[in-house]
Amino acid sequence: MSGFTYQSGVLHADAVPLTAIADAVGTPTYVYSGGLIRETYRGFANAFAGRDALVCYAVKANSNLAVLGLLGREGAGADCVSIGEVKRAVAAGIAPNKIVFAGVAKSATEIAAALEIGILQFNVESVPELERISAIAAARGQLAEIAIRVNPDVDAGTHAKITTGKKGNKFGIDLDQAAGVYAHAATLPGIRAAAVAMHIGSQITTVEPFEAALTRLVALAQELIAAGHPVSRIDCGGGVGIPYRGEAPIDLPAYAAMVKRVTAGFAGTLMFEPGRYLVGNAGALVSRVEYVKQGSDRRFYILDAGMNDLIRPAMYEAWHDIIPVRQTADAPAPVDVVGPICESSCIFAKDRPMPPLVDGDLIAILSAGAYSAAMASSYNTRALPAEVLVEGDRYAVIKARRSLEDLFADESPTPAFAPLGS
Ligand SMILES: Cc1ncc(COP(=O)(O)O)c(C=O)c1O
Ligand SMILES: N[C@@H](CCCC[NH3+])C(=O)O
Repeated sequence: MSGFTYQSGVLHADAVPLTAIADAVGTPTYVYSGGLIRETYRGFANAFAGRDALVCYAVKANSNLAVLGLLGREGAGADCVSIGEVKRAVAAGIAPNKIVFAGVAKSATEIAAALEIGILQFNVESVPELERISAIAAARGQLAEIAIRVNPDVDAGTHAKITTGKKGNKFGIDLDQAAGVYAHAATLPGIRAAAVAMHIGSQITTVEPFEAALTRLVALAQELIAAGHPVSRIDCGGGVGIPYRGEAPIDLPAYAAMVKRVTAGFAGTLMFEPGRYLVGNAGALVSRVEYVKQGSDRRFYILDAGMNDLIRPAMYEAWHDIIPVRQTADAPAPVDVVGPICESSCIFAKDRPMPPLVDGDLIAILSAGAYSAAMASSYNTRALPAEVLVEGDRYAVIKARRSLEDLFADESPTPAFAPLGS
């Protein structure tokens, strides 16, 4: 069985009890179900069977090399937003010709390095970026394949902090300017406009916004092809949402059917950039209750995990289910589940019905496979959380907990100042 389930009263990832991982690795620790990641990837990829499709996993969601390696061996490419992510994808064994490089601020150094690596495509977000890629590619005697990331002006109906496809967002090039930018691209050396791209936001739970945006993108692609541009790929972006709170997940077959229908008149390659969908439900943050504190009007479960380990609740008021590792039938009562960081926003849940727990008990914060470890920091000089990948009844530590001294090993109380120009 893959994913997180109670077996004999103890929460397991696949066939490994989380108690065993906590004892061996300590807490807080992220645990990922290899079985569920694989199953979810196969479900997504198979939904487009019969079409030429390339699934480029959005590395930002969870960039651990072991996760990238697993997905790469399943056939995934990578959607990257920095040269660091491109290098991670390559280090994990993902072929450069399956790597897409997006992001609004690609530096000249990053562009040159990506050309050197030989990635598939740059997703271009502005005219000056297009011209910079052209100049660098031409100087290197290379042809850079590009997509213009189009902003289709569609409301994705998601959290304001994670919507990207509405006019006024910093992302992409407005749809009404896109044809002109492709015409400009055709005049530039070192550029081949091989694709069109979009990405309208994250955690989208209905098919409609995707359909509205993709319809506009496909119309643009057809207009460009008619005008003689060599467009042979449509990048549909990522953004497919997951359940966090027992909600009905997005209907993947309906999403895939919509994509196939809207792109029926297009014979080229379809590309996708799912991040959260592939890994989100396959991770949990395992933490220990340090203290149970009874205030005058509320009870606190104070965890050893903080907002530095998992920032989504503090940043987006995101809901994550929190459950005890040892199953209990005791009646739940409302508590605040909080972490150690000296910020009032270091809180995972407020007035959440939770079973009675005592100091030392283990809990699991669910749906923490995406944008969780990847967004962790060492704020308050705390070690980054460890990460563990489970495969069946085995597990591997895929990121070790470092010593606290490592956090400041490259700092000094007495810095060596250098004179200007040295
Ligand atoms: C360009 C691009 N592609 C793909 C993604 C992945 O999004 P998600 O994890 O929601 O699938 C993002 C993040 O929102 C993105 O900015
Ligand atoms: N970090 C966000 C998603 C942003 C997606 C990246 N463009 C989250 O945790 O939900």
